[in-house]
Amino acid sequence: MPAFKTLDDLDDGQRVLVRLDLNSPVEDGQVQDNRRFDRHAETVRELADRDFAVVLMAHQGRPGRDTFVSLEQHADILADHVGRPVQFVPDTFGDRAISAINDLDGGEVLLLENTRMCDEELPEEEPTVKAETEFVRALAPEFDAYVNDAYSAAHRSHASLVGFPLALPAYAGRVMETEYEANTAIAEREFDGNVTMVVGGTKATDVIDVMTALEDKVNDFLLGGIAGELFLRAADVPVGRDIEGMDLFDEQWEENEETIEHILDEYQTQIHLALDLAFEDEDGERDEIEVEDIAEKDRAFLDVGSNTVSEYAAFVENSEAVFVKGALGLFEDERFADGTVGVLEAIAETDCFSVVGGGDTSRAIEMYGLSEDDFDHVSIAGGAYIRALTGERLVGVEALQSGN
Ligand SMILES: Nc1ncnc2c1ncn2[C@@H]1O[C@H](COP(=O)(O)OP(=O)(O)O)[C@@H](O)[C@H]1O
Ligand SMILES: O=C(OP(=O)(O)O)[C@H](O)COP(=O)(O)O
Repeated sequence: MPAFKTLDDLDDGQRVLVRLDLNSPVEDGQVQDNRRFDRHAETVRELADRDFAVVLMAHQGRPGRDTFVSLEQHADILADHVGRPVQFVPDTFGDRAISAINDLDGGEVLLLENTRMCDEELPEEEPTVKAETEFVRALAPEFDAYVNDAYSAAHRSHASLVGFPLALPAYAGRVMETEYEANTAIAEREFDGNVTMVVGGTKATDVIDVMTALEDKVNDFLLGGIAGELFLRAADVPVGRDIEGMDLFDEQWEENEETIEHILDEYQTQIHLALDLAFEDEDGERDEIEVEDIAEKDRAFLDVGSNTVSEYAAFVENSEAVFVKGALGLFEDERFADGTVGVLEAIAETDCFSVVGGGDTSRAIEMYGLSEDDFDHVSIAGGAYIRALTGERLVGVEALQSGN
């Protein structure tokens, strides 16, 4: 029983400020549709159908990254999923935003600009500090209630997530409610047999942080993606070269070097690293190399190799439960999808309890013709879901609970 209020507790026809998580992959400046849009569309549609004036906040990317773009395209994609127009204003809380909010009638939907374009959104600070920002103080008086639907961002202590619940009556949206219930129930489950966790993706810092907390619950960690290469680097393999436009390795290595070395040392029998890796050859084709043959850090690796996929599939077949967090390679490029898809296929074919998490990773299921029905839970949350598995409380959820 979640100790937060939901949309069932809210009287129809009010003015609501709603936080979604529409953080999406961006390819060549184009925002890519993904499961977050159609999941959040349910909450937005319900509120509009109930005659609320619905103002949406969301973030996209991180400042300095290629994915840090305006939410203008998000408004159009969301409108297709909601089946209603979604207006957009390129302002977070200034005069243009306030004026657009005032013009909004019941049943209409407006998306504000990327919350991370507001300086006060990002630094992680206490909710009481965030509640005092100009951002919160300017927007809150325009509304009767605040709804947080962004479970997948609930591990971040940012103004739009933890400040508003102190300034307005706060409610959980439908995605927040279902993800919270599913992930909390999963975290409480116990398994008799082997529990395996597939760890990949780009946000190595998020996963490395929780690996130590999960070492009692997880028998085998199968590594790939950027996290996998950082572990290989710690094992003295010269890997971890960035492809253009991405700065994934050096900063995360500096941040996590000690923890990675500690994990490798302490839990070495539980940690499984790639045996081979894939790269793009001179002709633009996929090629593979055994990890033991890598002599220099002279190329970017974009997937785990076929021997690794076979080894990881064997672990999956012997597991009672498999948890996936992050892709094993750059699966959006078909040439480098073998690792991610191979492991997902092995999970789908095996009768184990399975959870796949992450906005990006869950997208691979759809892209490569797999069925969500073959997994017990597909979460649109990545970092939040693995933290929930450790039993850690999520600051965005706590803010909703304490606001009531
Ligand atoms: N070796 C790699 N090089 C570049 N990108 C990678 C690599 N391996 C995985 N990725 C990328 O990781 C992304 C998923 O990362 P992340 O955001 O951590 O996971 P999620 O969104 O599933 O939580 C995918 O979009 C994939 O392209
Ligand atoms: O996409 C998100 O996290 P995820 O990739 O762990 O699922 C959330 O929107 C949080 O984004 P952030 O990790 O840039 O704070």
